[in-house]
Amino acid sequence: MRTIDWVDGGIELVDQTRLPHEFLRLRVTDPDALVDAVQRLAVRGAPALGVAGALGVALLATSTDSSEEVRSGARRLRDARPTAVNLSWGVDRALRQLDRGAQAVLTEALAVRDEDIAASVAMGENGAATLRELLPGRSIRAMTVCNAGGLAAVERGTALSVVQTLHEQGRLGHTLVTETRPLLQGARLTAWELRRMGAEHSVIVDSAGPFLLNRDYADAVLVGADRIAANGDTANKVGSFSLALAARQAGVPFLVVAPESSIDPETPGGDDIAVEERDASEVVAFDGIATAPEGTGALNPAFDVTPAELITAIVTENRVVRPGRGTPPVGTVPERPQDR
Ligand SMILES: CSC[C@@H](O)[C@@H](O)C(=O)COP(=O)(O)O
Repeated sequence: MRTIDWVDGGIELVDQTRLPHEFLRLRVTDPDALVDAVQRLAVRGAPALGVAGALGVALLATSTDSSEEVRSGARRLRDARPTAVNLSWGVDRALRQLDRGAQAVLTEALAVRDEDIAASVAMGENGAATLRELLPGRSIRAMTVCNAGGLAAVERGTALSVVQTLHEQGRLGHTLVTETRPLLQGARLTAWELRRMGAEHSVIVDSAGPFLLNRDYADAVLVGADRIAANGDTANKVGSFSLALAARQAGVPFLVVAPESSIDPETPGGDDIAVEERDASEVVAFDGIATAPEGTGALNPAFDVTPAELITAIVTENRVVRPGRGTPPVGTVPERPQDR
């Protein structure tokens, strides 16, 4: 299953707002409809946003001859969500080909898609190997945050690709899935993916995570990333930081699994990362039903930032960085495809 793809001159994506009740594909041929799909999380997850950004520029370039129109549409798409660096990375990578024509833009966007598929496989292997080294000789019980699976990428995903690889290797124990308030990406999407995989799992409320780590219910916490600063501080779905603190207290490894495209060498540290603030209605209501007295305000940061010193390893498709353990800093990015 591909979460997002280019089909017959348009973008097709799985509408993630409808899962787990309904598996529906959306066809997007209007660039502004793509911006809307990104903002209401019909397509979401950092790697999928990178591919959406690149394919969105291809959609623009193949639908108009005006490079000014392409550039202004690309700006709207780039700004649709602020935290996942992959979105602007994907947009910019495709846009750099504009002077060579629409076909060159599309070819680059398809390369972004194909590299994402390959990166997910490699992250799964690198993450599973890292865990086998950290936790030799036993099956591994993972705890996850949000959805970092195939639905957050083109296929397989990041942190959940590690879970899938362990499962395929017969090394996966019971997985605990934090439900991930307020939009329940864990309960709705990760549980859906684990069920399709045939992997044993239970959903837990977010606030039970730290306690269950301390009671030895999991051997590793595996999370994705929306933006990794040059010093290794990592923005991911809100709730990741509290699990990292608890994992440190419990002596449980905390792994960040993300493609190189999630690393932002231009952002020095976590304090410099823009964290998306979403609408209060997501917190004080669910599915249109109020969960707090009318007029109640809410703070709704979509992400938090985990300091590098709480991260056991950052696993990408190319390397495993161990902050504070003598590996080069994560911001020293090896050559990336767009630099070639
Ligand atoms: C492989 S995805 C990594 C992150 O993008 C994921 O954990 C996450 O925080 C997604 O947030 P979302 O708001 O659902 O786009």
